[in-house]
Amino acid sequence: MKKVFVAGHSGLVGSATVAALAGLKEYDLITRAHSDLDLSDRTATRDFFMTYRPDHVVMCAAKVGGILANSNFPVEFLHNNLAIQLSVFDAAHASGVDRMIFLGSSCIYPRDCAQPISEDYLLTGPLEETNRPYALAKIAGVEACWSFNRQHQRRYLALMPTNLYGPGDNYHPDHSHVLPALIRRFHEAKVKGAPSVTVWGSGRPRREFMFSSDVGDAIAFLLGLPDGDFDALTSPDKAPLLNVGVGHDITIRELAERVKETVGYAGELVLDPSKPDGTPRKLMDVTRFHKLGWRAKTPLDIGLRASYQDFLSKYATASRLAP
Ligand SMILES: NC(=O)C1=CN([C@@H]2O[C@H](COP(=O)(O)OP(=O)(O)OC[C@H]3O[C@@H](n4cnc5c(N)ncnc54)[C@H](OP(=O)(O)O)[C@@H]3O)[C@@H](O)[C@H]2O)C=CC1
Ligand SMILES: C[C@H]1O[C@H](OP(=O)(O)OP(=O)(O)OC[C@H]2O[C@@H](n3cnc4c(=O)[nH]c(N)nc43)[C@H](O)[C@@H]2O)[C@@H](O)[C@@H](O)C1=O
Repeated sequence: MKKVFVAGHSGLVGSATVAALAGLKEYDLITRAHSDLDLSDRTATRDFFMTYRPDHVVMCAAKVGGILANSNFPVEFLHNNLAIQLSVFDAAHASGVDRMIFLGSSCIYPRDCAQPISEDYLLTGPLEETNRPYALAKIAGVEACWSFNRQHQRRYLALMPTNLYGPGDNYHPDHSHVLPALIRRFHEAKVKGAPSVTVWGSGRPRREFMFSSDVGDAIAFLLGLPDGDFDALTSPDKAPLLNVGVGHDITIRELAERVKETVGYAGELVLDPSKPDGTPRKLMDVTRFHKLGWRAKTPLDIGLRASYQDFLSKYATASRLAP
């Protein structure tokens, strides 16, 4: 039985990973709450790894947020992510972790690169400025995986998901990602009988949305690959980079219409062009993952309905909804 440490298990991706792995007899899951172990504390993290000696790590712990949080708190998005990564990579190597799946993000790729975005486009152009600090921290994580593979024959894989959503999402009105933000805004407008709902930006940017259980499933699939296949993904001669997504995207305006319909809101939709659009488009090229024999399966309408139900259950208890 392999011991798997899921770092950041309480978050959107971490909880989906735990759900995907929990039923599998091959794994013994290890988790720690942020309040019990700050993964940016290098000494405490090393002690933890040396004590529990995980075989595998799924690295979902990070400072995460939407376009406005990234714009307003660049220091935290750069610093916290670099600190957590330095600490976890160091401890994982010191304690002999065999496989790591490090979660990055589609924003590591150049702002204006060709679509769909292939893994080969990394570092081929300038980054989007609203999330450059976060993207640079994540690029450092990709480089860390590659460096450990080259210098120490580790098998550390950097998985780059597209925009994610699902149960346990962050529904903060300003700091969350677009999909949970719109669920909350349309719901509150419906309850208050407000005549309109504001959607940030021009509505023209395109985004690809993947349901969190699909990324959990993808991680379980990767951890379960035979050694030869995992070795091929992490061989020292190339960046150990793998995109994961659904393979199609929609505009933010189309997303807003879909959320409006899911929530059952009858009013108008108003665009606020004073808010940033961010990257015009980031559709992942998922050919490499598909060739491994895995595909995402949750359609957006199913995922949206599940997310709205999750929001309603959280809304009733007001957890994760401040302010
Ligand atoms: N959400 C998305 O759309 C996307 C996410 N990703 C990537 O997936 C990964 C997970 O994201 P997601 O699940 O959405 O993020 P969440 O914010 O939902 O979860 C982050 C997790 O990390 C924990 N954490 C944060 N800082 C620390 C720390 N210093 N020590 C210990 N634990 C810490 C949090 O605990 P607590 O809440 O208690 O602080 C939480 O469990 C990230 O690497 C992110 O970049 C990639 C693409 C898209
Ligand atoms: C996952 C990804 O997430 C971030 O990048 P992003 O894709 O730009 O994410 P976003 O979900 O915040 O916005 C997507 C689009 O949607 C528009 N939009 C409309 N109305 C709202 C709204 O109410 N809230 C938000 N947040 N956006 C809105 C918004 O103006 C933008 O055009 C980075 O953290 C990045 O680093 C990262 O990894």
